[in-house]
Amino acid sequence: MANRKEKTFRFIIVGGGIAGVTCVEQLSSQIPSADVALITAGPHIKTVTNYRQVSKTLEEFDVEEQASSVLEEKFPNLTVIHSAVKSLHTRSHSLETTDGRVFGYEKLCICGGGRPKLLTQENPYVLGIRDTDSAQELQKRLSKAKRIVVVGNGGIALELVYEVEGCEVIWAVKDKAIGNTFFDAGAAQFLIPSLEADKPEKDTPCKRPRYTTEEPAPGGSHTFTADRNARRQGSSSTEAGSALGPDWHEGIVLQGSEQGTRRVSLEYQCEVEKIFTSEELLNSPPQTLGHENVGSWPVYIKLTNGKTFGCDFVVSATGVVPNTEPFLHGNNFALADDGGLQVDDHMMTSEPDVYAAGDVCTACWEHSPMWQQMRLWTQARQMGWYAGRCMAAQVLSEPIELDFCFELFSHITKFFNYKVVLLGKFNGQGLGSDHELLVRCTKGLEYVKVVLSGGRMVGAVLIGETDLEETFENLILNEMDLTPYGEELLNPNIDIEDYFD
Ligand SMILES: Cc1cc2nc3c(=O)[nH]c(=O)nc-3n(C[C@H](O)[C@H](O)[C@H](O)COP(=O)(O)OP(=O)(O)OC[C@H]3O[C@@H](n4cnc5c(N)ncnc54)[C@H](O)[C@@H]3O)c2cc1C
Ligand SMILES: NC(=O)C1=CN([C@@H]2O[C@H](COP(=O)(O)OP(=O)(O)OC[C@H]3O[C@@H](n4cnc5c(N)ncnc54)[C@H](O)[C@@H]3O)[C@@H](O)[C@H]2O)C=CC1
Repeated sequence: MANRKEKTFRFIIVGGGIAGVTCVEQLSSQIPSADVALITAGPHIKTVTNYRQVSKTLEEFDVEEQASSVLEEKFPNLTVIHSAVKSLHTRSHSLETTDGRVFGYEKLCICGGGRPKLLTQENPYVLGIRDTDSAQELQKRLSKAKRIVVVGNGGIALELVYEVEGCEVIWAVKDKAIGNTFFDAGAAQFLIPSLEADKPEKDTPCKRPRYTTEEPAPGGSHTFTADRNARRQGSSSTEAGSALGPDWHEGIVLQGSEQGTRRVSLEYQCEVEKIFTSEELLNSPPQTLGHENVGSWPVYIKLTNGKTFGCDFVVSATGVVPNTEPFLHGNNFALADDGGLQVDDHMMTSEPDVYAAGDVCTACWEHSPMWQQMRLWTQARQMGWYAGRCMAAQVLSEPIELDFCFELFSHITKFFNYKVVLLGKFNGQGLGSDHELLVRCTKGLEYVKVVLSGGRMVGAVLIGETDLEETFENLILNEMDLTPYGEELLNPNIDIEDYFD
């Protein structure tokens, strides 16, 4: 490294997202006298606001983009450096930023987040969504669009297809049902009618102890239309500079070039075979054209079910990859299969004095049987907070144990305007055939699924205002044998809270 160290900090945190900022806050509160630097590529930082502990492990909060000065005012020993880290030299405990400055550290925490794992990097008609800029780009392009194709079946796709208005949406999913990263075919079937017109239905609860679902035929497709004006009261407004948060789509107008109705066509069990420009399509064999008019769209997408769709652009909602590149060269980090920096139960990477938290890392300690990593706000906050505590504990020579939040996976979110709570092994992850499901479903109102293994509750999916999250969380944590209760567990006529008091 040619440049001299400008300054050595006791702690450097890289990344001004939820993980990095929470880590800074934790460290600065625990050791107020320590010199802390936050190095972040973006002009703003993300902070947690309106934090609410819903139950032992469930938490809800908003995410706001703020000026970094807010954090510096709160913590006088904090220096925020707005620059990107270009390289890291773990042996000399130093890093270099893109503006040529070099900083030393005693302890470092990498919270560089992730970036969209795009179908292709080169095509200007393929968009990913990550931050405020990419969300605004989507809004701009959408305002002129008549048809878009959304590829992917996780959080972003679920939110997008529900929110987009005035533009035809072709939604291509590789699976047999929608939302595969969050729930199964039963829950998907419960949610699907929300893509159609809103018809309030008040069915009596129907218990379905064994669960059956209708699956679409391979390569099958469905079209759903809905009049969003009937569903929504008032319309969303654009707030300049609003942050991407759990309700990121509420701050932007996801309106296509046409007015009124929403139309989503689902293409099941297919992947992307090829993405063409109109010129490339002109030169390709005629059978790939299908029913599309050559030249009428800027981009064409051929799916593995043989269908080709022209569209204004493609949204690649196909997951994230950890942002590790600037940190790897010349160092010896152990990487996980998903590309994340491996961290142990003290959030330490394989390099001395280097910690990591949030989307950039992969939790490689032996997990509690009820916990798994998912790249979410909640886990970014929990990991950042715990990494800060671990760094402080090491400096202060204090013992520290893995935090309780890693005992049970829990997530609260909203899909298709329903509250969704996921607990533990909500999809029977890793349980093979060694589990049983109990399901209660009231169309349009609630969907409750419980995963039982050896008579004990190990996971749950709660959609709608079920009010069951705390009781189920307790049942999972207590590992109570529920065999005597059998299917009564989900009997809607029993107040389950009283039952277990
Ligand atoms: C559209 C969208 C909606 C989402 N909705 C939800 C939701 O509803 N609920 C939920 O739980 N999760 C949601 N998530 C997931 C959630 O956003 C992430 O899990 C979380 O933001 C990860 O936080 P992080 O701090 O690890 O990373 P990030 O928020 O990505 O922050 C990384 C930071 O590192 C900085 N950085 C990167 N590289 C460098 C470098 N070389 N040098 C310096 N700085 C660098 C970046 O500028 C940024 O400030 C959503 C994600 C997206 C994209
Ligand atoms: N409400 C919430 O909790 C939300 C959470 N998020 C989080 O934000 C991050 C990014 O979201 P997503 O991009 O939706 O990621 P994701 O991980 O949730 O889903 C990715 C989806 O893309 C599919 N996929 C991957 N490669 C593909 C390919 N080549 N072709 C077709 N499909 C492919 C996967 O099967 C999966 O369905 C995730 O960590 C997600 O958990 C995002 C939005 C909402």
